[in-house]
Amino acid sequence: MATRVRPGNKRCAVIGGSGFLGRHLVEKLLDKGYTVSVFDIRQSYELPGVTFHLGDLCDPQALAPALRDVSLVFHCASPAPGSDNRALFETVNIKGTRTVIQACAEAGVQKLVLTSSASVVFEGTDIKNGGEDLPYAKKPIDYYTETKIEQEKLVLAACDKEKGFLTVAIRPHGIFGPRDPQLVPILVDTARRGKMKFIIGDGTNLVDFTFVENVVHGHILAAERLRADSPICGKPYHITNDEPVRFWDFMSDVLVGLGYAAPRYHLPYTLVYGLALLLWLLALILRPLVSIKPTFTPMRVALAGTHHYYSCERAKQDMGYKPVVGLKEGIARTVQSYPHLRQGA
Ligand SMILES: NC(=O)C1=CN([C@@H]2O[C@H](COP(=O)(O)OP(=O)(O)OC[C@H]3O[C@@H](n4cnc5c(N)ncnc54)[C@H](OP(=O)(O)O)[C@@H]3O)[C@@H](O)[C@H]2O)C=CC1
Ligand SMILES: CC(C)CCC[C@@H](C)[C@H]1CC[C@H]2C3=C(CC[C@]12C)[C@@]1(C)CCC(=O)C[C@@H]1CC3
Repeated sequence: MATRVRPGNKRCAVIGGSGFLGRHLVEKLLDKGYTVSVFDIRQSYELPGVTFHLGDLCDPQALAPALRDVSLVFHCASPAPGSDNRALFETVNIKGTRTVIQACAEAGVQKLVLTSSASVVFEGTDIKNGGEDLPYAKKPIDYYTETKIEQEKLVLAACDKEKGFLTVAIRPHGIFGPRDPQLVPILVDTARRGKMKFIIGDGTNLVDFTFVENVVHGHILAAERLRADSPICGKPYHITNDEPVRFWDFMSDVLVGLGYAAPRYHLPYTLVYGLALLLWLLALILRPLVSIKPTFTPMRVALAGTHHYYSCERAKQDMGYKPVVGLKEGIARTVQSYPHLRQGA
């Protein structure tokens, strides 16, 4: 076990710092005077004040140099949620997170902030203003969610005030913003292929979409409030925009902002879900022969057709959280940041 790094030093590490959320987090940490060590499987940018360490987080030897002299670690690496590679999710999110915890202990790290997901309590049915006391999903909707649950449990259980190792989990939902590689690009791709004409269900279901800077704000607040006498030790926190919105209004605002038509025709939820399930099964059976990548997976249909929004009351109370960018402004800034995805570009 290494000696503890001086508490409060402004050196931190961001595991997954090359990704969408990770890079926004790194930029804000630099603004706030931190020096940052990024650990990621790839390097996607260069910035003064940032040192990159490339490697797989499942490899303790590769991780160790990135955690040297660091008192605070953010862990926001994960395989892309859209993948259906169960073995990869298990290796990276479960086994890899054990490795991260062990490597933190060996490096004398004092605080670990995990990016979890509000989806850890989602089973594909309505959640309205769900609090952190909801049980973990017994039937998670996919391997991503299944392994995010185990990952969160591991990190929260590792919180040990006696040993001076404090942990907290941030549960964002539907992160969007400039450079997001999935939500807007998938939406635009679907629109360009003429498949964004339909609304699944009656279109009134409310969902949380969270602007990336609010997610970053929640992470940094949690890190700075994480002390042995704080109520946040070993707990999960929902971080949202605190403005649930109709799923289909959000999609329409983004699409219309980029010059595409908003979806108009309604399809019954159960019909679309059933078809998505059939297609998923077919893709599974035919996988040895041909690779089929359906746009409307059961997971996406469940996310698009149910209410699922979460209370961030606990984050407000325990860490003084308040969103820093409203939904309307977040959408405007996001739309503006994708000139290459505009209709006709
Ligand atoms: N986006 C969203 O709406 C939400 C995301 N989250 C969570 O937020 C976190 C960040 O998500 P987001 O920024 O969107 O994801 P990204 O895919 O943009 O970022 C994740 C980064 O981790 C890297 N990575 C993956 N596997 C490994 C590995 N084995 N070792 C080292 N690095 C690795 C990725 O590399 P590569 O790209 O090459 O795989 C990528 O650079 C994740 O934990 C995700 O579960 C939670 C709720 C909602
Ligand atoms: C084709 C359309 C019906 C849907 C297009 C948009 C979707 C790609 C996104 C809408 C909600 C998003 C979402 C996530 C990924 C992108 C969406 C499905 C997550 C699964 C990302 C990881 C999480 O932890 C939870 C997110 C929930 C919302």
